Amino acid sequence: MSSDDAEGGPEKRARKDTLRLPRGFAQRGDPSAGALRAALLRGAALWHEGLKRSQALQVPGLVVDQPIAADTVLLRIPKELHFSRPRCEEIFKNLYEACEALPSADPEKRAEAADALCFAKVLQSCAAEKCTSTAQRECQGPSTWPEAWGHVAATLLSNVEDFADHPYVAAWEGRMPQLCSAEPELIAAQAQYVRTVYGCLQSTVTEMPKELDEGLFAFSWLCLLTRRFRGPEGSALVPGVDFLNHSSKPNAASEWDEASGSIVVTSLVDLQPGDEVCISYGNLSNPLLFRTYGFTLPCEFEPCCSCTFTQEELVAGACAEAATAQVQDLPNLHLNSSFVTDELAELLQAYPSGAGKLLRLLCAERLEKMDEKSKELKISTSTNHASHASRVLRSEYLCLRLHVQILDELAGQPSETSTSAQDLKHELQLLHQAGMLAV
Ligand SMILES: C[S@@+](CC[C@H](N)C(=O)[O-])C[C@H]1O[C@@H](n2cnc3c(N)ncnc32)[C@H](O)[C@@H]1O
Repeated sequence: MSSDDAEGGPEKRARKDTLRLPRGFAQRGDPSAGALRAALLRGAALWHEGLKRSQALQVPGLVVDQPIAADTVLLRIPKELHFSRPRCEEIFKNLYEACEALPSADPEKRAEAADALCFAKVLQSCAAEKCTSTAQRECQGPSTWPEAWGHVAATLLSNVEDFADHPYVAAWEGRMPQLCSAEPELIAAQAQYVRTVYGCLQSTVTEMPKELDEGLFAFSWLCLLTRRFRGPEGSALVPGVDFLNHSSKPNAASEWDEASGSIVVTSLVDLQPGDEVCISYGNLSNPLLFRTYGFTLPCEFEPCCSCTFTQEELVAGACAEAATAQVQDLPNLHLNSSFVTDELAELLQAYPSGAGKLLRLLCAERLEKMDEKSKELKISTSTNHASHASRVLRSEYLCLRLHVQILDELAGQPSETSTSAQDLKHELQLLHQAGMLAV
């Protein structure tokens, strides 16, 4: 399934109606997490009694309401309660089998579509006030699974999660900003892909419930994108753990306990009443956080910077250097201020004689365009950026500047690389010395 498969090209797509997510259609308010907690406890989970769901935060999440010491287990959720692929393949076997007919050669893409369809069915049952019945009928395992997921679905549908800031929603509603960045294009392509999958499911999968509308499917997709955790069985939604927000200075950590087959969240420091419990979703830059989760961090908390070039930009740059053949099969080029990314390593391998020059050219051209627009976009190295777009641009700007500075230094031109980029500089130096990065 490519984004053109079901839509017949970009022109036809532009005319198509915009997509809107369901808005508060469960109309239940935020159902108390107490019911979810009780269901999870019956399923042999552990949920610390001092841990409560709170709407009173800037972003809804979990807070503590009694002192909890460091190293205390806050949540332990056994794998039987996860919304994981192995579990869904048991419960919704017919849907996974039906999705095998989807027009993608990649089995992961077919299964990903089935995952989203299954979660959409759970949401749909809940929206139809039959929170648990459909899943319960089909569920072979303990009845706590459908009960727990019925509560999670009710919580999500009650406008707890409206994805108001999510860039896919902006793309679906036709309000993508024009930025001097590849992000709007990359995000629009991903958002369009979700619509394509829905179109393919409708035309290919006879088991597709007719009343499952595109907005609900898109909502399901966003829930999976923004709420799942990586575990040994692949990505899974984990009830309770998916209520935890991200911090680059987390006070709790989630990890997989192989012995018990559970995801366990443990406090890293002593927690006081009123503290929000946060985990880390990873060392992610603002462009990556925004693309996936729809939020950014204040710049002073961003752990690294990043910038992505599309494949087309890469080929256009290579064209100027008469090196199209070397780069045309490469993926989008993602750069990170802390290390040499896999994509950059691939470029260096594919085009050892000129990748350094090509990289400098790409970075310098983008920087020039950004500089031209810098007043309008308020890009600078200042940390005072409130909007997601300006934080994303700032991150890209810093990342590009670092790469140019390091390449200039390697080429013998004096430059002052920021001390925070010493690891990247060291890695590029080693590649240069090994003859893998001509500058
Ligand atoms: C796994 S959920 C976390 C719980 C969610 N806030 C809830 O109430 O159910 C991930 C979503 O929470 C929000 N989020 C998480 N960490 C955040 C942060 N540091 N700042 C702003 N929003 C955040 C984003 O909307 C993200 O897509």
